Amino acid sequence: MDPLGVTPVVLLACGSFNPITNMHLRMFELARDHLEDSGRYRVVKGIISPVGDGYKKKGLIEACHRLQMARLATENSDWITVDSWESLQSEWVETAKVIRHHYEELLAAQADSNDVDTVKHTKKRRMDENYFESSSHQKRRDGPQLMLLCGADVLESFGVPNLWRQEDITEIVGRYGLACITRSGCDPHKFIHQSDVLWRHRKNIHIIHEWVANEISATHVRRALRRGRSVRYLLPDAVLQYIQECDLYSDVSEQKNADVVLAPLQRYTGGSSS
Ligand SMILES: Nc1ncnc2c1ncn2[C@@H]1O[C@H](COP(=O)(O)OP(=O)(O)OP(=O)(O)O)[C@@H](O)[C@H]1O
Ligand SMILES: NC(=O)c1ccc[n+]([C@@H]2O[C@H](COP(=O)(O)O)[C@@H](O)[C@H]2O)c1
Repeated sequence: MDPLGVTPVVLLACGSFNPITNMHLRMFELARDHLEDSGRYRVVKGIISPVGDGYKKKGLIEACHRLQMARLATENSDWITVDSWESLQSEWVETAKVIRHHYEELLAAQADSNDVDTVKHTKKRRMDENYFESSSHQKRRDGPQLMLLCGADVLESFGVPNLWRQEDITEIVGRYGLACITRSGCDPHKFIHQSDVLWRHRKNIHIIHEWVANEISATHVRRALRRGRSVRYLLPDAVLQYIQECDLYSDVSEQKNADVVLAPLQRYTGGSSS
C-alpha cells in the first residue's frame, strides 16, 4: 500500500485461451477500470497464463500455439503480458498452485528491487537522513497484491463437486482475491450469498459488471472457424492470421482429447483412478 492507501494490483487470468479472444482482453480493461475507480487499487500489470496440455480438455490445441496467439494478442498492450510457466508444465497444475507460483515470482522481483533499493539507499542516506520516512521508499518496499481474474462461470464452478479443493478456494479468495466479470447465465452475487466461505471473504471478491452483454467465447470462435464462418473482430487480426497460417482449428482438432474421460476428481490425480 502506498502512503495514500492505494494498493498496487497484479491481475492473473488462467484459462485455456483456445484461442484468446477480444473478450479475454476486455476482461483486463474492465477489471482495471473497476478496481481503480474504487480509489483503493492501482493495477500495475496483467498476466495471461494459458493452461498446459495436461489439462486435456476436449478440443484443446497445443500450448505452444495458444501461447503464441496470446503473445500476438497482447503485443500492443503496455501492461498485459503472457506467461509460459503454467503451459510448459507436463502435468496439469491446479490454479491455486499457479497463483502461488506467480506470487513467489512477485516476491522475488520485490526482493531484487529492495536489494537495489538498499544500495541506492545507503548512498542516498548520506545526503538525506530522513530517507526512511520518504514516500517513494515506502512505495518500493510494498509488494503488489495478486488477484485472480476470471469470468463468473469460473466462480460458479467452485460449486461443482470435487472440481476444486476446498482449501484452494479458501486460499484463492482469502489470501489473494478475485476479480470476477459477470457473464450471462451466471449470478455471482447469489452464488457468493449461498456459499459460507465466499460470503466470509466477500470483501476480497470484486464483481465487475459487463454492461454490454458479451457472449464471445472461445467455443463460439472454434465452431465458427470449423464452419468456415468469419470470426473477424471477435479476436485480434494478428491472432486470426496466425490461426489461418497454421490451420489450427478443424473437425480433427475439436476431437483432440475426446476419448479422455476425466472426472473432475481425477484432475487431482493426473487421470489415474482414485
Ligand atoms: N464472454 C465472457 N464473459 C466473461 N468472462 C469470460 C468470457 N469469455 C471468457 N471468459 C473468462 O475468461 C477466462 C479464460 O477462459 P477460457 O479460456 O476457458 O475461455 P472461454 O471462452 O470460456 O473458453 P471455452 O469456450 O473454450 O470454454 C475464464 O475466467 C472465463 O470465465
Ligand atoms: N481445481 C482447480 O484448480 C481447477 C479446476 C477446474 C478448472 N481450473 C482452471 O480454470 C481455468 C478455466 O478452465 P475451463 O477452460 O475448463 O473453464 C483453467 O485455467 C483451469 O486450470 C482449475
